[in-house]
Amino acid sequence: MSDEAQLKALRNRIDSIDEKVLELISERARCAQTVAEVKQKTLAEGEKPVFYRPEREAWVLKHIMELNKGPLDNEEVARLFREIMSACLALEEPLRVAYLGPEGTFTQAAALKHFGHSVVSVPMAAIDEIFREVAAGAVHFGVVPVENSTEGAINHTLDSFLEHDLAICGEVELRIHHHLLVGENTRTDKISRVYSHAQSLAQCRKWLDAHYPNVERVAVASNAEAARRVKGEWNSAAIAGDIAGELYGLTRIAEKIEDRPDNSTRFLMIGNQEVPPTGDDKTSIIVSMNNRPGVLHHLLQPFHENGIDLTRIETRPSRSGKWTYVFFIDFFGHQHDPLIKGALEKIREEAVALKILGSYPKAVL
Ligand SMILES: C=C(O[C@@H]1C=C(C(=O)O)C=C[C@H]1O)C(=O)O
Repeated sequence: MSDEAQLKALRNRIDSIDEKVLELISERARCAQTVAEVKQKTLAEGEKPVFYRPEREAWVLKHIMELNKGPLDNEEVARLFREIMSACLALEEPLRVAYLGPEGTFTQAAALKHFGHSVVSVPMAAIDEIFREVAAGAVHFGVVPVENSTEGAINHTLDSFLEHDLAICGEVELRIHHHLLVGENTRTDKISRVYSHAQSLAQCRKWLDAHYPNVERVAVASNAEAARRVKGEWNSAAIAGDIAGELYGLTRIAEKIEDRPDNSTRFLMIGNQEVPPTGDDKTSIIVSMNNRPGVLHHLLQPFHENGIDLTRIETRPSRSGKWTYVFFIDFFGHQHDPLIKGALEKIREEAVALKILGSYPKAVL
């Protein structure tokens, strides 16, 4: 067979596979529609249906990854199924998700990575507004950054958890790559100012010291805002990621300028929904303790005794009294696991206050 003929035959085969894939995706979508009808039917008086099931979605993705035999790698396959589920869920109920805007931020990228592209993503100007929007019921979920591997905690997010009673229902991690971006009118030899979010400026501090030591660093509300400003100025550059750069038509003059190559940010999904256990979960709590000797030891003892793995502990001054502290603690396990329940009861006895922010599936993607 000639190469030409072989290509033609392969393309015919791909066409017929695509037809089958389409048929199966449509069948799957019809199943999701029926699931929605069943969910509606089984409701008690005044009860609202819960369409989005994070524990089920985590299971579906993990199941697919276990079955996958290649040649596509697990992450690629999971990403495709992530989008199929997102589209199926949108047939049941289109989700509205608030994120830290404007369009093009890493938080928007995190929202789409977690929920897929079939959600309606709604930009907010500040982290606190995301919490308020979710609490008011104007959106189903919110996405907020919580910690960066280079710069540590995002304090605005931690403080907002103190003020609002929302439940964490998921987490997602994103590798953060920053670039130095300029507009078409920028005189690259005359750059006297660099715009970016304070976190990003900090994540690229050493690179800036080495390459642009005398350039003024201006912190703005977001990386996307930095990219937007640069467009109209001839002597400034922005530090931002791919999406913001593309959105504002900027060019990269230096790539991946973050000081640490593993720079990543963890984001949390916040809502009003408690998530049942999946067997591979994390729990986040806030504990406030009086500042007496050995306080941290008392706090951590029940975790140690029960062999619970802590993944993070963060301290913030409490808003309610001078020298009282609140601890943000994340650990593996679900609040309904007997072991975790026991440990939380012990902590409750020792603490001034204990607030469980939620148990949620460990990030799959
Ligand atoms: C179909 C369901 O509803 C939603 C859609 C899912 C899917 O497409 O697989 C999974 C969980 C839910 O978010 C379900 O609850 O099973």
